[in-house]
Amino acid sequence: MANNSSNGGEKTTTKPPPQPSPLRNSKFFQSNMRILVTGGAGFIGSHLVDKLMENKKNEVIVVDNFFTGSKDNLRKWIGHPRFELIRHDVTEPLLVEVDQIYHLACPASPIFYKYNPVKTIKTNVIGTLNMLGLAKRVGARILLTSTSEVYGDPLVHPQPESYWGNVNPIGVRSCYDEGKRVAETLMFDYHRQHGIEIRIARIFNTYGPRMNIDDGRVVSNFIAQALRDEPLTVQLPGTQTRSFCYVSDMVDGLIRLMGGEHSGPINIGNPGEFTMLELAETVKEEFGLASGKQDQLHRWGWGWGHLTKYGMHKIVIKHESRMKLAGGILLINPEVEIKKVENTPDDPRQRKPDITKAKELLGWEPKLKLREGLPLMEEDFRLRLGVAKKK
Ligand SMILES: NC(=O)c1ccc[n+]([C@@H]2O[C@H](COP(=O)([O-])OP(=O)(O)OC[C@H]3O[C@@H](n4cnc5c(N)ncnc54)[C@H](O)[C@@H]3O)[C@@H](O)[C@H]2O)c1
Ligand SMILES: O=C(O)[C@H]1O[C@H](OP(=O)(O)OP(=O)(O)OC[C@H]2O[C@@H](n3ccc(=O)[nH]c3=O)[C@H](O)[C@@H]2O)[C@H](O)[C@@H](O)[C@@H]1O
Repeated sequence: MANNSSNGGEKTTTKPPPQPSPLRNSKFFQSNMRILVTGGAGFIGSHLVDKLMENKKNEVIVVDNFFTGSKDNLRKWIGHPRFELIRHDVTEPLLVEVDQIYHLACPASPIFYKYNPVKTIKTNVIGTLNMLGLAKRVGARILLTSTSEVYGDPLVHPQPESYWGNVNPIGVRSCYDEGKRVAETLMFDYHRQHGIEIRIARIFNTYGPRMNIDDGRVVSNFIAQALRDEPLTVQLPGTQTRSFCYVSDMVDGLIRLMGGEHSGPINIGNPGEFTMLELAETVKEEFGLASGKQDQLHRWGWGWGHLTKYGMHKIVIKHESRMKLAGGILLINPEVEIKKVENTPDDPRQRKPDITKAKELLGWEPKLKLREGLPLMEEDFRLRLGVAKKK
């Protein structure tokens, strides 16, 4: 059992963990690991479920209130004998028999967590308290998906786990970042006071298929905008940075943390750091031309023009990278624009994980770079947006 906090290396005295559920000793026990995933119908949760279900010894129970998640994310498992889906709000007590709890339930996109801030705090505080109570009753190990937002608008860069953060306790993001900070406190108090086996992951911005379209997070926003030929909305000043981790890397990190010997908190994220303007340029390069809407130009004198019913209409060509000559016709893909828009209060100016601990204690580091991960979202987004890829 893990016996110290990796946050600053302070030793904590712990009691032995509670006895596992008596079901474990039942002669009918099938040596399956019963795993609860709260928030399992959401973006990261559903990918975690996919991975856990690959192991035939796992039984997976998802509880979700479907605030930001959907059954659709889990459709391939509904009806599977090793899978159960329960509509449940974690702010209410839950009675199930499980060996491990991945506690993810909480809206993650700022638009959603600010929608009903009191509910967000309740989810983080009462929800985590309920899941810790469950862990205590059945002797389960519990992993909390905390966040890099516990570092607030960080004054230390990159952020190691020992950094205590720079968080506004009364701002519009506080329901989420202070909520997660209290959730971490509760985890450690249950660990010290009741000997519960805890794991805390501090997740940094994660992206991948199944992110809600229009949920406001930057990667999903930019991809949806590029595919719809809408301007990419870079919130001011555009020089703020984030570090983006592909979801399969994240799931791998979470499973290693749960299976390992270290309580954490441990940063799990990709240290590749980008300004929002750089991200917009990258999305433009990867998706801007893929939208398929093309302009056809015909040679006209020394230049090119549109053939309209009133004759030729000369146009000035600006973006050579967007042109392709085919059968004497010049095909031009429209430039996806970048539009600067107002930001929201307390937006962190920089964020990049120090993942030394994840590397040393979990043997984990991300495999996919941003340019490798972004194209893996295309099919899913096209399908849900109904935007076909042009040949
Ligand atoms: N995606 C990221 O970049 C990121 C970064 C840091 C931390 N996290 C954390 O990871 C977890 C999952 O994030 P995500 O991106 O998959 O978000 P998500 O919004 O897609 O998933 C959250 C899930 O929790 C469910 N939920 C919300 N409140 C609930 C409640 N009271 N009771 C039961 N279910 C509830 C939602 O319906 C949804 O299915 C969250 O705890 C989030 O704080 C995510
Ligand atoms: O990784 C984390 O710890 C946190 O990261 C995100 O929070 P945030 O970084 O604010 O995520 P986004 O909403 O995707 O914003 C990232 C940046 O993009 C900018 N942005 C967002 C949307 C947009 O259309 N344009 C744009 O420039 C924002 O101003 C911000 O600077 C998640 O939404 C949180 O749940 C998570 O806990």
